[in-house]
Amino acid sequence: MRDLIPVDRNLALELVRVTESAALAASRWIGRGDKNAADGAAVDAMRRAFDTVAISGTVVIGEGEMDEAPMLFIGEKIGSGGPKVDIAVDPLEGTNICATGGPNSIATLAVAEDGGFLHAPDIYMDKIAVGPGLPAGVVDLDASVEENLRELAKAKKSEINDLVVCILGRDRHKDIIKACRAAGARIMLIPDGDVAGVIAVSQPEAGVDLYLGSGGAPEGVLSAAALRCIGGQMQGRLLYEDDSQIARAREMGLTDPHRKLTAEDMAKGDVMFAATGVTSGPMLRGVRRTSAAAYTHSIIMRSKTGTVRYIEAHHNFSLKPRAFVD
Ligand SMILES: O=P(O)(O)OC[C@H]1O[C@](O)(COP(=O)(O)O)[C@@H](O)[C@@H]1O
Repeated sequence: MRDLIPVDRNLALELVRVTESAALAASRWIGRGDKNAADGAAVDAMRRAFDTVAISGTVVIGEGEMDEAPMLFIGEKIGSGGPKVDIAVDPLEGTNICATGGPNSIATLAVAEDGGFLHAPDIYMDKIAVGPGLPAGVVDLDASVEENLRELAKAKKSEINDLVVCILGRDRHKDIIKACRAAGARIMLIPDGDVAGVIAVSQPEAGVDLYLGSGGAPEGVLSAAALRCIGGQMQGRLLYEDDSQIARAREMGLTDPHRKLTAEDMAKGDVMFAATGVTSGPMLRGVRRTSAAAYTHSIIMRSKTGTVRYIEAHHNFSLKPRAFVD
């Protein structure tokens, strides 16, 4: 496999600087009840931070189509020049969580070789994910909830009632919630933020064995990129509300829009994933601010090497003008 780019070590730090910038900007809005302001601040900061990253990036997963998003729209070219890469961004994943001061909102992005990411429209995707070290195909999007829980329990040499299933708390999930409980599994309902929810299956300290349910397709691609790096299995299938969405998916290059997609189908080749905590969760601590400094906690990982790095940064306002960290 060819290198993503020859200066990948520098790129890792540069990517963290980008997610830190978005998280710092969003952090000023934590708990203030204005999710649009929080999101806008994160988008603006992330877009500015990308200006100095030595890549020729194309936004594949972004803030929306060109006519609906002023910045980080699908197809936008970003970076100061360098290797051609695909970019997936979610400057503030969990806008509501941030606005209400809840757990697990993050600023996140992923980078792949040119053509590495699925071009997914901004629609829903059905998702299933488990952590590393399990037989391939142990769970399947097309199997019933009961069957998946039975096979997973067998593979983990545990009982179904030892298993915890993470699900977005939505009415549309009432049947899978009921089926999990009927089978004896325990459920962790999350209010928002299924990128962190999916990644939780690969983090023993999060205590999640299985992720189930539908959420955003762009978030699905970012989650797939993360699992490609940290290990685990994921499947997704795009969910369409009407024929125009199917037509849009075809236009974006999906020859079979109803296909079940693996993590590799969504994030191919050498992939890097970065995130900075905005509010705290099992993976990352949120931004902490004082009048003199801010503290951020980030993760950067790469599929080719499997290296997972956590980076804690202290941003000193007296040496680094607040303008650069706001
Ligand atoms: O709220 P919905 O419509 O169920 O959508 C689910 C999606 O919304 C989120 O919970 C939060 O998305 P935002 O950060 O855009 O608000 C995602 O993590 C998830 O994929």
